[in-house]
Amino acid sequence: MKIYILGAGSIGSLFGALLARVEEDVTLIGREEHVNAINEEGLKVTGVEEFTVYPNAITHAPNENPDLLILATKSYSTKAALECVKGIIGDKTWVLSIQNGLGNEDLALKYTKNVLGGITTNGAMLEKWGVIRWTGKGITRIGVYPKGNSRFAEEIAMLFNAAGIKTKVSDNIIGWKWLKAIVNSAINPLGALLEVKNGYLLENDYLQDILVSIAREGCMVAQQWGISFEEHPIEVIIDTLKRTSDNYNSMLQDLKRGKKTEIDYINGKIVEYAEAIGLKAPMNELLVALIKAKEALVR
Ligand SMILES: NC(=O)C1=CN([C@@H]2O[C@H](COP(=O)(O)OP(=O)(O)OC[C@H]3O[C@@H](n4cnc5c(N)ncnc54)[C@H](OP(=O)(O)O)[C@@H]3O)[C@@H](O)[C@H]2O)C=CC1
Ligand SMILES: CC(C)(CO)C(=O)C(=O)O
Repeated sequence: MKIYILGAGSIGSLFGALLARVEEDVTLIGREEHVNAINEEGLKVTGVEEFTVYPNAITHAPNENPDLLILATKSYSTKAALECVKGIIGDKTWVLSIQNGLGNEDLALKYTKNVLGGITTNGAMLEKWGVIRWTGKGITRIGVYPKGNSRFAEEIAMLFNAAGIKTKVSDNIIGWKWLKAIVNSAINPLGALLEVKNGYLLENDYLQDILVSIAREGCMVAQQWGISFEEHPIEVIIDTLKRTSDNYNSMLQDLKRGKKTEIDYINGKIVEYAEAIGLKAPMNELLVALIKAKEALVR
């Protein structure tokens, strides 16, 4: 199977490295420094498992249609990245997003009807060019977006599992995307504004109440859009905070590096979906404004 990973940064390179152990035709599309390092010394994985692989690595997609194109850029880069590769999305190409936030799959649907949604709770960090730290093993869920079944999704799940990416197929992937977005909408901005580790959000009663109110607002919007969940968002938030108590969330890490955050695709999308049906999501709106203000301060 010909697999391209578009946006080979932290999580894309981890998936690429794991897939390259079981598939020959894996190509990472990433930035020049990372690509050069991979071509010179291979792609090294440290942390949960340690190994080195030698996948193809390039800065622009080759002119051939892949069977699977995995989107792994930050959500704010998806539109531009898809424009760069639109010429190689063939009739038989499937596009899979493993990104956080809402809206990535909807962008992909503008280029093909073959879209898989995905979420992953694996953790990865670019240690240096060519070296990825696998910070935590997790579960990946994929499925035809927004809902449904296909043999290809089953095939991809089998391949991912063989590669060591624990994966389950869902016929309600839009529900999982919303669930993850709601979890991130509560944890990420609060942790980022207070500059605390995830665990602290559970230790303080004020913060626990705020987390619940933010999540409830997201759930109310999701419900109006007919989204259903297989797990309870508030229970998932508590479980996530316990499991990742020692982590600084990704939004805080982005701010610390002076980078843009994915706030528009997490809380911002919840606000957009609310407004589209004449509702308000004031807590999410406030968090978007506060994070934008913080982005302006640190950039
Ligand atoms: N890291 C993690 O543990 C997890 C991340 N996620 C989600 O996965 C997504 C990716 O996150 P993460 O891997 O951390 O992000 P990174 O910033 O580490 O990786 C994205 C990479 O894509 C590159 N890129 C952007 N546009 C293009 C393009 N057109 N062509 C080639 N390369 C491009 C970026 O370069 P540049 O920075 O120069 O734009 C960057 O190197 C996000 O939505 C995140 O929320 C989900 C679960 C876990
Ligand atoms: C689960 C959580 C909150 C872990 O930190 C995360 O997804 C993130 O940081 O973006």
